[in-house]
Amino acid sequence: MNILLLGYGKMGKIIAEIAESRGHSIAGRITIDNMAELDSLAIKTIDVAIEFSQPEAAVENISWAISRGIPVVSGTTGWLHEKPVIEQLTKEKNTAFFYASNFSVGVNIFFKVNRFLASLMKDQVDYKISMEEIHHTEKKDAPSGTAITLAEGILAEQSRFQRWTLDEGQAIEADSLPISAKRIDPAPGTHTITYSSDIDDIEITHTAHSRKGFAMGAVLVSEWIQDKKGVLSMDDFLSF
Ligand SMILES: NC(=O)C1=CN([C@@H]2O[C@H](COP(=O)(O)OP(=O)(O)OC[C@H]3O[C@@H](n4cnc5c(N)ncnc54)[C@H](OP(=O)(O)O)[C@@H]3O)[C@@H](O)[C@H]2O)C=CC1
Ligand SMILES: O=C(O)C1=N[C@H](C(=O)O)C[C@H](O)C1
Repeated sequence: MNILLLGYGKMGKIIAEIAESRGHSIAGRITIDNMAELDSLAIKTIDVAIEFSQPEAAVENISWAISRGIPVVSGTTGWLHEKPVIEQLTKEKNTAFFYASNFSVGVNIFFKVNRFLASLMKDQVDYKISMEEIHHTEKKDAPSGTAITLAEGILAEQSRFQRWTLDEGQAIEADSLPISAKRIDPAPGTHTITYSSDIDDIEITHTAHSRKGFAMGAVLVSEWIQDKKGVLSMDDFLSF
């Protein structure tokens, strides 16, 4: 595959390494400083754009590629309120758009474990539920996209919650799931859900040891998406 990297920071660099080690070529490495290079690319030679940039840049980057018929694999977090626009554009252009808040296989298994635990704990009202995510200090958004996906899994199973709230030390209403976000270097990403009662605690944690799982997932998905059209997710890729 010939891969266009939209965003070439911490993730883009590891993705390039893994992609090249699997025999793929890199059509372009786009950062905020060299966006003009997009104008000189041979669009027809690009098989996929992998987009890991920044919340405020994601929609423009993804729209640029989708409107040229280039399939996009995106992992940028913090922009999802605008996802319907991209989904509509994907249909209009008859191409493919794949989004995941987390591309690691381990986290996607953890998503399932989280939802199963939330369903088991449905009637256990003596347990207080909370979430904590820890990431490196360069992370721009809070809570993490992964934490939001985990929260959505809990909200789907626990009728006591109407929404989640970022815990910044304020009082949080009983119908809101509190999420605390800590920024500590060099944490690539740790997520913990705690059910706590006077009698005992139940805690599940996923700890990423590096960014390799995220980057490998994005490359594998890019290979898989080559013969696909439409809006796709990790559930489609992993056949969960
Ligand atoms: N879904 C997943 O599995 C994962 C998702 N992420 C998410 O991916 C995103 C990127 O993470 P990370 O690589 O760590 O971040 P970095 O800050 O290291 O890199 C971001 C890159 O995007 C570039 N950029 C900024 N604005 C634009 C723009 N307008 N167009 C093109 N490129 C731009 C930056 O350019 P410059 O260098 O010039 O500033 C930089 O190269 C984040 O949203 C993060 O939350 C991260 C890990 C896993
Ligand atoms: O910014 C990061 O680093 C990460 N972002 C994603 C998120 O917001 O969930 C995935 C991973 O946790 C690393």
